[in-house]
Amino acid sequence: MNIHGKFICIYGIDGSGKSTLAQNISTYLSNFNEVKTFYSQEDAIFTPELEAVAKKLNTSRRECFSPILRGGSWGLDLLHKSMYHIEPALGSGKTVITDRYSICNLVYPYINNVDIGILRRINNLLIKPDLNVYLEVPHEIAWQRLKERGKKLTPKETPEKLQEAIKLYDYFFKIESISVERLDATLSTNQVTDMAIELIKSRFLDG
Ligand SMILES: Nc1ncnc2c1ncn2[C@@H]1O[C@H](COP(=O)(O)OP(=O)(O)O)[C@@H](O)[C@H]1O
Ligand SMILES: Cc1cn([C@H]2C[C@H](O)[C@@H](COP(=O)(O)OP(=O)(O)O)O2)c(=O)[nH]c1=O
Repeated sequence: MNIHGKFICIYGIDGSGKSTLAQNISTYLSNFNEVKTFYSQEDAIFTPELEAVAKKLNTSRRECFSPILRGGSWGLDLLHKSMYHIEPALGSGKTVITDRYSICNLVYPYINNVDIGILRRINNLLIKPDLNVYLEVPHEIAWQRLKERGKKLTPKETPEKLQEAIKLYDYFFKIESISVERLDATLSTNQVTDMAIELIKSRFLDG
């Protein structure tokens, strides 16, 4: 399946299976294409700098910096990634997959009561995806998976915040007029991967 130069974004709440799906479709598409997969905060420069300052002060980024500054640093990191990593990769014919993209940088700051005006402007500067995939999963299932995953939980990884994030993804896809393909992410990883591959085929190869 040759889909050179196409840009696919995967969205969903924490525990929905974004990074798992990104990895699986990347493995599949690598049989036919040169694929570059960007995971959230990979190649980031601004947020790690806040992290470094917080560390010097013997505290954490969340305690040290306000939500507006943390949200802004995520926005700038995404713009940096889009300009200096994603665009060149697409330009050289690679297929690009990202775990999270523009809408995430509205959903999470919004949860923290941040004014998202500047973040929406930053999002307008990002290169547009060819396909947006949203992994639909009830918050109870995502929460169960996060507990079983065994990684340290972040403040937004609670049943209440997951539930809020589901509503906000719907809201922001709508108000930003982003068309998104929804997959039932309660199914097994293999089934979700197969559905995503079928979606990619139907979007880029048929007709
Ligand atoms: N379809 C699925 N069914 C069951 N478990 C899954 C599925 N997809 C992912 N998982 C598991 O759930 C956890 C969260 O998945 P992950 O890909 O890290 O989610 P996200 O990147 O959206 O936070 C991981 O332990 C992963 O192995
Ligand atoms: C996860 C995420 C957070 N943020 C912002 C929202 C908050 O202001 C700040 C920290 O959010 P937080 O929920 O603490 O996420 P994490 O611990 O994973 O960094 O980062 C985004 O802008 N986009 C994202 O995809």
